[in-house]
Amino acid sequence: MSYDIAPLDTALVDALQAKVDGKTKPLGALGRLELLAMQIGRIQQTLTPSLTQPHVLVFAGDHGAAKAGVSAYPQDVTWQMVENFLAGGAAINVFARQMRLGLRIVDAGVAHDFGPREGLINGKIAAGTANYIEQPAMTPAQCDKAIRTGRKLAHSLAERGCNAVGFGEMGIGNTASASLITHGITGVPLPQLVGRGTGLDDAGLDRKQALLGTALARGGRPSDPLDVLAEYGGFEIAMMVGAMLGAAEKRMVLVIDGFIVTAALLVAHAMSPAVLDYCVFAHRSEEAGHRAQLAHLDAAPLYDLGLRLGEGTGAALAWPLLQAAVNFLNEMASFESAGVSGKE
Ligand SMILES: Cc1cc2ncn([C@H]3O[C@H](COP(=O)(O)O)[C@@H](O)[C@H]3O)c2cc1C
Ligand SMILES: O=C(O)c1cccnc1
Repeated sequence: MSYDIAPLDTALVDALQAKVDGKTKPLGALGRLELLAMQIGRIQQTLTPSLTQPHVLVFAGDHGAAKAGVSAYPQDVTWQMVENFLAGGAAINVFARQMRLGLRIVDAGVAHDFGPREGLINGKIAAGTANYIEQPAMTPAQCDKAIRTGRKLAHSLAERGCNAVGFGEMGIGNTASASLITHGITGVPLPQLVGRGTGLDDAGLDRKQALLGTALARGGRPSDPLDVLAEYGGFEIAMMVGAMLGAAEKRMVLVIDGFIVTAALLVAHAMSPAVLDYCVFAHRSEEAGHRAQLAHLDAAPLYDLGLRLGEGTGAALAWPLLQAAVNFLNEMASFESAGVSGKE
């Protein structure tokens, strides 16, 4: 399958730069916000960008490897947290309410029968992946279906007027999956990419390292990004890959959260490099390995609050900065309009 993602062209760069430089401030004084305003202007191909119907998508899925002991928490926490999202009680609910962001929860493959539920998008591929320590996590057909479902979801959000989307995830054991994927895509030695996730102690971290070493010895490092994804992925990660590609096709602004979301982006980027032009990196996660991912993508996150939660919380917290970037570009007076003297 091919993706119709246009790399950002340079048509408006000079005009956007002139508009930014004409605002009543010393040249460059709004720092990263200036780059953000220019990026959003280029994505939307306008000097007057706007952010409409912003959403956070939270993709949930279970991992066969969770039962082997790669997380500090039991697998049931995945479906229990989905219930918490639906009831409005999780961190992402709080932040999405605060920032007035739409929130959609997607069951990409949780090992639980939720039945038809208000507010839950049913994209279930299967009741959790297979255990990649013993066999590939998913079949190529499942991987393909997850990507297609994600892509469609992003397209339908765009059709409803949303032009900015934050990515989040929930899946016990998914930092382990993200480590294997990150190794598969970047080639950075696996031990450097394995972290404490939800808070493993030293013994737990040693166990996780050993289990993932066994998985890698079995599955190896496939050269095709889709094979890496099918070998080690979660359904929530595969569905995010599709949603990212679909969102970039629709020229949406993609707000990237932490370690697991960035693992999905590594795959999307390997498939279609232009997706990166549409991404804003919200924060640097505490999870070991996020730095290596950001370095591979040559990405500079907006902030570092020591977050290691996921759910799209980091993406939601970046929202006021995106809005500020657009607002200053649209609303600030220029030296000319305000009658302020320029630089001598
Ligand atoms: C109560 C709870 C809420 C969460 N919300 C996100 N995560 C985060 O932790 C998980 C990844 O860490 P690991 O790979 O160590 O399992 C993911 O579900 C991620 O979204 C949570 C984890 C827990 C326990
Ligand atoms: O960086 C993240 O997104 C993260 C880190 C630890 C646990 N869950 C998510």
